[in-house]
Amino acid sequence: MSENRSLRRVHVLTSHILRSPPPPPNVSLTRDVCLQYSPPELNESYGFEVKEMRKLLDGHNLEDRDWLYGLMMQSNLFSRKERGGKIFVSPDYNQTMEQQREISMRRIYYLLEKGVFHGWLTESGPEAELKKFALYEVCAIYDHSINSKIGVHFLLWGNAIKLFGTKRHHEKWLKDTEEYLVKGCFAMTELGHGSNVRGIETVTTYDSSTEEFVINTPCESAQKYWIGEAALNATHAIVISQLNVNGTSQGIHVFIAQIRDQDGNICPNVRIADCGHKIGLNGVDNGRIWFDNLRIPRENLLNSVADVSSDGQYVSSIKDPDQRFGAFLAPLTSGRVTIASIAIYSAKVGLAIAIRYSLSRRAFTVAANGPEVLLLDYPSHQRRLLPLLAKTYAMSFAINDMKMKYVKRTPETTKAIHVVSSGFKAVLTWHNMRTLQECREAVGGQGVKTENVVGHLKGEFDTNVFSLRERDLLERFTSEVSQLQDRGESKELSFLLNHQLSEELSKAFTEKAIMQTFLDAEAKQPAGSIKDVLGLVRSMYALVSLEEDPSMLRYGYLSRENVGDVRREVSKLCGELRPHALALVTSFGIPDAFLGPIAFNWVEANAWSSV
Ligand SMILES: CCCCCCCCCCCCC/C=C/C(=O)SCCNC(=O)CCNC(=O)[C@H](O)C(C)(C)COP(=O)(O)OP(=O)(O)OC[C@H]1O[C@@H](n2cnc3c(N)ncnc32)[C@H](O)[C@@H]1OP(=O)(O)O
Ligand SMILES: Cc1cc2nc3c(=O)[nH]c(=O)nc-3n(C[C@H](O)[C@H](O)[C@H](O)COP(=O)(O)OP(=O)(O)OC[C@H]3O[C@@H](n4cnc5c(N)ncnc54)[C@H](O)[C@@H]3O)c2cc1C
Repeated sequence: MSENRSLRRVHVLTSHILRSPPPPPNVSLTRDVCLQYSPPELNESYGFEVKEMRKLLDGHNLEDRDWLYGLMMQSNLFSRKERGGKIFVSPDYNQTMEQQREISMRRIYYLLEKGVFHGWLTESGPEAELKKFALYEVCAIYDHSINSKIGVHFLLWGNAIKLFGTKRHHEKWLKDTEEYLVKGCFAMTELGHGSNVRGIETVTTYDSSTEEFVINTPCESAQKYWIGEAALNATHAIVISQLNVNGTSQGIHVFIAQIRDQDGNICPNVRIADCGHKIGLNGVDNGRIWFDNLRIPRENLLNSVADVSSDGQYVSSIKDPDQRFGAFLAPLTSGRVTIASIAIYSAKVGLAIAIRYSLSRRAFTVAANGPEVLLLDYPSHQRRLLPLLAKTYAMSFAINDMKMKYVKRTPETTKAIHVVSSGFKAVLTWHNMRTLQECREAVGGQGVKTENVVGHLKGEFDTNVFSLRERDLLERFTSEVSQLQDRGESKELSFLLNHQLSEELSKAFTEKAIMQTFLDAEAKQPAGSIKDVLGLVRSMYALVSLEEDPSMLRYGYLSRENVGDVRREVSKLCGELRPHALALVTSFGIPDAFLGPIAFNWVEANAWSSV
């Protein structure tokens, strides 16, 4: 780059940064005066109505959300602490595993007593399910252990009974589950098989002489493993097992087994061990379960998909074993939609903290005796956070659209919802992990401090060109697979050998779906400041998605020249989004108490007076 050109760039950069809002009149930043905290609200203005934008982002049940935020903020059970003149609520992760497990259960009983879970299983329909999603998302903003525990109890144990059970099961189990008179767990995974559900080894055999099912763990690899709530709390388990009737295996089926009595004693013919300390989610008591020919009544087969008559005849409404297997996996879809949604709320917490902090934290001057510069006035800092903010907006619209489709699902749409929600679960959780990592680093040392939330969240969470790209990758994938099959390879091996193309195709498909929902949400907006800002955010999402995808260059969807243009355009968009950063994160609608002290007066929060 010629010297003139580089000088010009330095000049542009400096003049841009020098536009950084000067410190408020009462604070000088020269060497001889201590730095004072200046809230971002003093220097930043809102270019749109944040309450309206929040309605767009949350999508539904705002009042229910605020009600639950309030319940948590008012109780000492949620580790309330005063820092820098504000109240914050966040779990104390310094507690032992045993303490975290105990306080998590007490928090759940508090929410139960306040009526938070009312209707979660005994009410049906889109409104009831959307309210459940909203309250679930608020729980996840506070702590993933709570949301895992209630997820397992309601979305897995409870949903399995709702989906696979029939009237007798609904009447016997749903209300007791909703009131925690029964504590459920979901025993699908085994030591030897997790992703591959078809391969699980627990076998349940029908004994027509006693009209009972006998559940057995034939070998060590068949022990149920990672089962949330099993180590200490669960009284009953959904057991996913191979079914054997008259010597014929009928594949995966779903049973109810009691594993503890009401006094918490483990039932005969059941063995339970603890999975032990984890890198996160230590409020969840994950356990391991062995069944030693445990006998359960015939009625404990959840028989909406298939049944066994008293004399041992197997009957099923779904003839195709593959489709029957797919039907048994349905509860996982609600989990995938939930996990994808809570990933985006987790990213929102990280970004709200990191962007607010970077609108008050200053570092280095760029002009002699000039003021230190706000972190978010550095183009490099904008580049780190604002593309992630745009992606979080895009994915908010996408997951809200998915939730609407899920609560209005029909037999005809379940397959598509399964496929898209699987893509969303992967892409949105990867986005969250990347966002939390970037946010943790963007706040410097403060990101390592547990009370500032953003660092710890990661450990807790760990578990148009768009259309062209998708269409072309699909054509490439099918052609590569066909060529291998023409050479005599099996379909399965041909797929495996093209795993990279299939991963690129899945990502392209999911990103196109996200882009489309963003465009739909934006199109519904009347002309005005919100529509204008959404246009900027959508452009940032589109361009940064293209820029980050190597297949764009690999397959020639973008030329080298285009790639340079895209990079320059993203940088330009960072500058255009910078003035809206505070309003965009305020629109998340997350109460201050659920963020971290560094999002506010981090000087006072660390003053000697607060020690
Ligand atoms: C998703 C996580 C659940 C969490 C839930 C609760 C939310 C709370 C959040 C916090 C909870 C934390 C606690 C964690 C709990 C757990 O981890 S529970 C256990 C979770 N386990 C899994 O997710 C197992 C993942 N594996 C599978 O789902 C299946 O094995 C598979 C990979 C999808 C199946 O693979 P395969 O054997 O190759 O069969 P396929 O050919 O893919 O499928 C056969 C047909 O069935 C259709 N199908 C599959 N799944 C579904 C579904 N969910 N809904 C509808 N249809 C489905 C599939 O499309 C096939 O049909 P065709 O396409 O017509 O051939
Ligand atoms: C905190 C926690 C709570 C849990 N709660 C429950 C619960 O309540 N109930 C329950 O049943 N389970 C629960 N699980 C288990 C969870 O569902 C499994 O861990 C998950 O399904 C993955 O199975 P796995 O661990 O056996 O990994 P594996 O299936 O062995 O996979 C290991 C790795 O290989 C990859 N992989 C697998 N198959 C393929 C393939 N064909 N091609 C390419 N890559 C592949 C996977 O993506 C993964 O990265 C929990 C797990 C954790 C960590």
